[in-house]
Amino acid sequence: MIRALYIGRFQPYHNGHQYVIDHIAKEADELIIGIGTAQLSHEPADPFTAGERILMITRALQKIQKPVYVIPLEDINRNALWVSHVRAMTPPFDRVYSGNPLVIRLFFEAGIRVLTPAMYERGTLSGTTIRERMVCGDNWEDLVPVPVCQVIREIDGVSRILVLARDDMTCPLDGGK
Ligand SMILES: Nc1ncnc2c1ncn2[C@@H]1O[C@H](COP(=O)(O)OP(=O)(O)OP(=O)(O)O)[C@@H](O)[C@H]1O
Ligand SMILES: NC(=O)c1ccc[n+]([C@@H]2O[C@H](COP(=O)(O)O)[C@@H](O)[C@H]2O)c1
Repeated sequence: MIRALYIGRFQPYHNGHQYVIDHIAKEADELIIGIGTAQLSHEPADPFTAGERILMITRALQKIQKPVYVIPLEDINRNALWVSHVRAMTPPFDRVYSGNPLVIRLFFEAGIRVLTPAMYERGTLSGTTIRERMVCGDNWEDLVPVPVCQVIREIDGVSRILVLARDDMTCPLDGGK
């Protein structure tokens, strides 16, 4: 029995993540999805709450016929303790999937097997690109699973991102103009 952990910020969950999870689902019997940086929301690079990301992922993974546990993980300010923190918050797991060099290093040093799936259409499939497209009014809907698009509509997520981007560009020295 293999229980696999996949960690990401999922801001938002997109088709690249879906591609990786479809791959993991072929190799593992149970999946744990760790929602990283769970404490942040309403920031330009982290616009969605942990709860909203849980909704996106849970709905997008409804067709997966295996147990899936979606767990929010807050950051802690000590990398050396982070793996223990993750372990305390998740069901036991046998392996980790990640493309993040720090995550790979920390789990490797803890003696946990880490696999790095190939990037899929990374030119367009990144959270950063999708958030930028939302700000610019370009098509982003095709880059995320349909249920994710529905969640972002339900929570009026694009309006939130537009306001956050506008506030981010506002210079405090010019009186907010
Ligand atoms: N297009 C993709 N194909 C395969 N794996 C991906 C892709 N995009 C991200 N990943 C992987 O998914 C995991 C979670 O990534 P993350 O949630 O940071 O997405 P991201 O698209 O890189 O987001 P951002 O641009 O906001 O940093 C990481 O291990 C990352 O390497
Ligand atoms: N010290 C810590 O809290 C710590 C260390 C390594 C990774 N993380 C988190 O793990 C997640 C990794 O996800 P990404 O691969 O999407 O960057 C991020 O949310 C990151 O903040 C946290």
